[in-house]
Amino acid sequence: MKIFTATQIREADAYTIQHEPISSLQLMERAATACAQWLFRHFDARKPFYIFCGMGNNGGDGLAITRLLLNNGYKATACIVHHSNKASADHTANRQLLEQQYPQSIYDVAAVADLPTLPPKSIIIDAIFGTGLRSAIEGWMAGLIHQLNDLQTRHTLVAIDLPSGMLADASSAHMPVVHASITLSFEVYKLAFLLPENAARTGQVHILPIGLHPDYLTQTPTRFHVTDAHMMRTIYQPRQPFAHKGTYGHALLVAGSYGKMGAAVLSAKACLHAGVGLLTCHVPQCGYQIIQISAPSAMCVTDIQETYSSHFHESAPQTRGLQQYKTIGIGPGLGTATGTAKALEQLLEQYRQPMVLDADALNIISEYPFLLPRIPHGSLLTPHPKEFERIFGSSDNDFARLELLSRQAVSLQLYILLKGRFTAMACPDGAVYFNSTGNPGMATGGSGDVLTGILTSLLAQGYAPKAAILLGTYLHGLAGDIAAARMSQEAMTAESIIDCLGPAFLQL
Ligand SMILES: NC(=O)C1=CN([C@@H]2O[C@H](COP(=O)(O)OP(=O)(O)OC[C@H]3O[C@@H](n4cnc5c(N)ncnc54)[C@H](O)[C@@H]3O)[C@@H](O)[C@H]2O)[C@@H](O)CC1
Ligand SMILES: Nc1ncnc2c1ncn2[C@@H]1O[C@H](COP(=O)(O)OP(=O)(O)O)[C@@H](O)[C@H]1O
Ligand SMILES: [K+]
Repeated sequence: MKIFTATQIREADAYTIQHEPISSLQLMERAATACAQWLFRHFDARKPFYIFCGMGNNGGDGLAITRLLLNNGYKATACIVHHSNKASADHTANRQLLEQQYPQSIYDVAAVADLPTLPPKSIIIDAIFGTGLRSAIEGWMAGLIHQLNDLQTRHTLVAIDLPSGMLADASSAHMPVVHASITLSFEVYKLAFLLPENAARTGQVHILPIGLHPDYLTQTPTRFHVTDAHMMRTIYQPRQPFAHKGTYGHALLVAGSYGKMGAAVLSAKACLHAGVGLLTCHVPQCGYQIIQISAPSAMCVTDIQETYSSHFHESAPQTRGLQQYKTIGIGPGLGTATGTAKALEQLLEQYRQPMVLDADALNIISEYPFLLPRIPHGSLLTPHPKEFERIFGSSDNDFARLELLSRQAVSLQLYILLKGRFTAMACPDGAVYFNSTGNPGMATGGSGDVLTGILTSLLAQGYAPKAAILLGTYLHGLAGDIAAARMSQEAMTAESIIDCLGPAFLQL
C-alpha cells in the first residue's frame, strides 16, 4: 500500500472530483458516511457525542458526521471552533444543512472558556484540523488542544483523518497535538502514523476507504509504502517439485559466544524453519554441543577459540573458501571481542555477496566505522534503534531519523532495516517500506535473532535482497501475531515466533 503525502492526498481528491466525476461536497459526504458507519458499529446511541469542528474541510467532515449521527437517533452537538473568520465552502454548506435540520445542535467556540461541560463518558470527535494544517497550533487554540487532552482521560476521543495539530509528513513532536484513542483516517496511511513519536497521539488507527479514484492511486509514484498480504503473494516463490537441498542454498550463520549461545540457536532454528537448503553454523568451541543438540538439522564448525569467534575462514576449509556459501548471516550473540572484530574485517574482504549483519556485527561496525563502506552492496543491516544510533548517530525526531536512514541506505547501497512497531526498511533506490505485521509480544529478547535467521534463509534460497526484507519482516511479524493469538502477547517468546513460522507460511 502506498503512503501519500498531504499534497498527494489533495491531488487525489481533485483527481477523483474531476474524473469520477463527483462534487467535493459529495466526496465529503462519503468520507463522513464512512466515519459515521464506523461510529454506529462501535458506540451505542446512549452516549452523547461532541464534535469539535474547525473552519476547513476537516470541520466540514465533522459537521456532516454530526448530521448523520442525529439522523440515526444519536445525541450529537457540533462545537464549531472559530480559529479563523473564513470557512471553507464545504464547511459552510454542511453548516447550513445542519442548521436547517437541527438548529439546536450547533454551539460556537471562540475561546477556551466557551468549551461546554461534557456529561460523563461522552464521545469527543476531533474534526478541528486535518491535512490542511500548515504549522504548529498557537495561541488560544493551543490552550484548547490541551483542554481536550485533559478531557481525554475521562471521555473517548476519536480523531477524524488525523489528530488535530499533527502534521502528516513532518515532525510535530514538540507541538500541541490532540491525543486521540482512535483515529479514523481516509483511504491511505499517513507517514506520521508509522513513527513512534506519534504512537501516544493516534491511538488505534483505522483506515476507511472513501473511493478515491483508483487511477490516481495506482499511477502516482510514492517514496513510502506499507507492506501487505497482497504484496507478499507477488513475492513468495513456492518450492519447485523437483527441488533438492542444493536448490535452496547453503547459508553460513556466524553467531554466539559464551553465555549468548541462545541467540545462535534462535537464529539457526529460524533459518531452518524459513526454508534454507543447508545451514552451517560457525560458533566458538563452547557452542558445539549446544548447536548440535538444539538444531540437529544444521551442521556446525567451531572456532579455534573456546568462548568467542575469531577465525571465520575455519568455516570454509574447502578450496572455494567462504564463496561456497550462498549468503552469510552474522551477529546474533557474537560478542565484540577484538579478535571477533578483526575476523569481521577479514570476512568483509573475503566475501563480497549480499549478507545479513545484525546485533554485535553492527556494534563492532559502530566501533570500527571504516568497516561500514566495506559491507558488500545489497547487504541487509537490521539495527534496533539503539544499534542504529550507535552507527549513524542521533536525530532530533523520528522524521529526521527516517531521512538519515534513507540517506545512508542510498549512499552505502545497503538495505537498512530500522526495527520497531513498523520496521522501516530503507532501500538503495531511496524507497522506504514499513512492515505492517507484528505486535508488542515480540518486544522480548531474541525476537531480532529470529529475524536474522529468516532473512539469511531467504537470501540463501535465492530471493533478491529487496524481496527477502519485505517477505522476511512480514513473515516474522505474522508468525508473532499467530503466536500472540495462540498464547497471549505476554506468554509468547522468541521460540514461539519460530514455532509459528509454519502457520505464517501457510497463510501467504
Ligand atoms: N480525500 C480526503 O482525504 C478527503 C479529505 N477531506 C477532509 O478535508 C481535510 C482537509 O481539509 P482542508 O484542506 O480544508 O484543511 P483542514 O480542515 O485540515 O485545515 C484548514 C484550516 O486550518 C487553518 N490552518 C492551517 N494551519 C493552521 C495553523 N497552523 N494554525 C491555525 N489554523 C491553521 C486554515 O486556515 C484552514 O482554516 C482532510 O483532513 C479531511 O478531513 C474530506 O472532506 C473529503 C475527502
Ligand atoms: N511493539 C512491537 N510491535 C511489532 N514488532 C515488534 C514490537 N517490538 C519488537 N518488535 C519486533 O521484534 C524484533 C526485536 O528485535 P531486537 O530488538 O533486535 O531484539 P533482540 O535483540 O532481543 O533479538 C524486531 O524485529 C521488532 O520489529
Ligand atoms: K482532526
